[in-house]
Amino acid sequence: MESLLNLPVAGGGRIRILQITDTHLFSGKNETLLGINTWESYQAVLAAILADGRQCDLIVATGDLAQDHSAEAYQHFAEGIARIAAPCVWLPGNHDFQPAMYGSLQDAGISPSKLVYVGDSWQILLLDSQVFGVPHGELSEYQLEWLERKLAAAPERHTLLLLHHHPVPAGCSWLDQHSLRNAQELDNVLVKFPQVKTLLCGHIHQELDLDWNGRRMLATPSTCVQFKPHCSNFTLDTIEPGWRWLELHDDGEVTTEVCRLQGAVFNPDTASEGY
Ligand SMILES: Nc1ncnc2c1ncn2[C@@H]1O[C@@H]2COP(=O)(O)O[C@H]2[C@H]1O
Repeated sequence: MESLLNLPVAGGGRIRILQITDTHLFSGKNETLLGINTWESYQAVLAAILADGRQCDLIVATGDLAQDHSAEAYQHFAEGIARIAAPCVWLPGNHDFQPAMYGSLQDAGISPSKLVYVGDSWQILLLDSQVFGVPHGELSEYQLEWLERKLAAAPERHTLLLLHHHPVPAGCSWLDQHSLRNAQELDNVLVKFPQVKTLLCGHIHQELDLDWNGRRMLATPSTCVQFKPHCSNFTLDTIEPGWRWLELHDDGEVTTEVCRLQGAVFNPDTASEGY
């Protein structure tokens, strides 16, 4: 049976969601990606979120949680996210190893649900755009059919759609070759369902808020390494790691804000030419 997460809405009629993405954790907590210790930057992000003290109803983790396919990396992710008292749902990115991801997160009590009903007026759908072994994304026929079924089954619900890969060019040609390759097929489904007005991605390690055929496509900084916007070749940014808050309102409106760590604590190796 498919697992459905039912999230009640408390007084006030709005739901506050925290997006954490692209943690790129390793089995060893001392390991680094492009000069940044990804466990430490993840911990710093979580500490800043806790210090901020905002209400959090749901955490969404939008892929590339591990860099090295290890079960330990996912256990580290779970250990960190347990610091925040809210349920968490996740989807895979191109770097993830789903057998270890599914098993370790499930063992840690993190729901594998890809369908979240939020009160009576919203749903959140989480897609798998991973093509194992390559950086670009694609939605399988199964994913597209599943999406269409879920949208048809709840036409009255505003829908927030989550996937790792960006369906619209981000403006960095080196990254746009790794985008969602069959975005047109996704568009062919979504055009029938006007209740999908917002898509939320990871993957591109930068903040974006773009129009995609009348929908809003949001992307969010990684908790570790940042990519510099509008570059044709691989370029790291020295801007700090970040996360995103979203508020889903009863009338279908989404308000959102990206936050970042303060102070230049995590300095990437800007001379590096890729990974
Ligand atoms: N120099 C590079 N040129 C093009 N792609 C790269 C380069 N370095 C890394 N990548 C890939 O681009 C991807 C973008 O984000 P990911 O973390 O998914 O993983 C990255 C790599 O698979």
